[in-house]
Amino acid sequence: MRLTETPVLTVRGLTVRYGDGCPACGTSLEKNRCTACGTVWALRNVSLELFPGEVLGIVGESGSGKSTLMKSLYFDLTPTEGTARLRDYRDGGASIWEASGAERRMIKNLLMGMVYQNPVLGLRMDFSAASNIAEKLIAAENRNAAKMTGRVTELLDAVEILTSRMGEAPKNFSGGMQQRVQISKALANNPALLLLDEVTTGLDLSVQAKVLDLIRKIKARYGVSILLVSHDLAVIRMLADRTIVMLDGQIVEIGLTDQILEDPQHPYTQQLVHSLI
Ligand SMILES: Nc1ncnc2c1ncn2[C@@H]1O[C@H](COP(=O)(O)OP(=O)(O)OP(=O)(O)O)[C@@H](O)[C@H]1O
Repeated sequence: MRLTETPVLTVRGLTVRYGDGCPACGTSLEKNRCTACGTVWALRNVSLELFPGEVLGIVGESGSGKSTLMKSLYFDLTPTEGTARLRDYRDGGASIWEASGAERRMIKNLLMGMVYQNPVLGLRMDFSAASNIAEKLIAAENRNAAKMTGRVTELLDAVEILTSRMGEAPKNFSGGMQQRVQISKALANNPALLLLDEVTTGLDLSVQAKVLDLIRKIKARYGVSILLVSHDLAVIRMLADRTIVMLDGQIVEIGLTDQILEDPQHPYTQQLVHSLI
């Protein structure tokens, strides 16, 4: 992790609101919902930086806004306010949310990769594992079949899937294998940023441990920066250099993961940490 370098990702003032809002919203929120007008503030004024080679964990209970953050970054929803700058998009000079449709496709194909909790969202289940990865390579203008086969083989090897199975469809794979294919697809074009949204949730504990171990190896091998969302502090503890704690759409604590675990400041973080012991 290199905290002195230019961040790979800088988010400022990200707000996602469902509803029109009202003058009372500032004082009448019950959790993230305004009792006066019913508007839900899924994210409120969220700012963060992700540095080169860093794993930044985002932890919080259900409804705290974690998925909304990931969806906003991957253009799955349009934020109400805020900016997100990627170091590699227009040299950090413009927010990705101002990008055109073609630029957004380029950003998703070349600059970031996404791994969803539900592999159905990230994979074509009926296509072969190899085709899933090749689709990403083709989207990045690769045309040379031999080179693409080489890259597919390298990626499947990196996620420890036997290349003898690359012709099989992910629907025939176990949950852990599907996540591995998703990870290899997300890495296809060497993005600087990987978004991991609850990637081990729902997997058996032993499979979870293997996927987490794989993510650690991937980070070491490719030097990719990772934004890792999980409701499970144990997962965050295993992987994240720094951690952001979210509650009701807001950041309530941010710091080095070790520090947060040893000396949590916010009552909610204290509760989370104590539940780990
Ligand atoms: N379309 C919508 N309309 C209204 N409220 C919404 C909508 N989508 C999400 N929300 C609300 O936004 C808040 C944040 O949801 P989000 O899915 O980001 O939380 P989360 O932390 O990812 O939770 P989980 O771990 O359960 O997925 C929640 O209160 C949710 O009910």
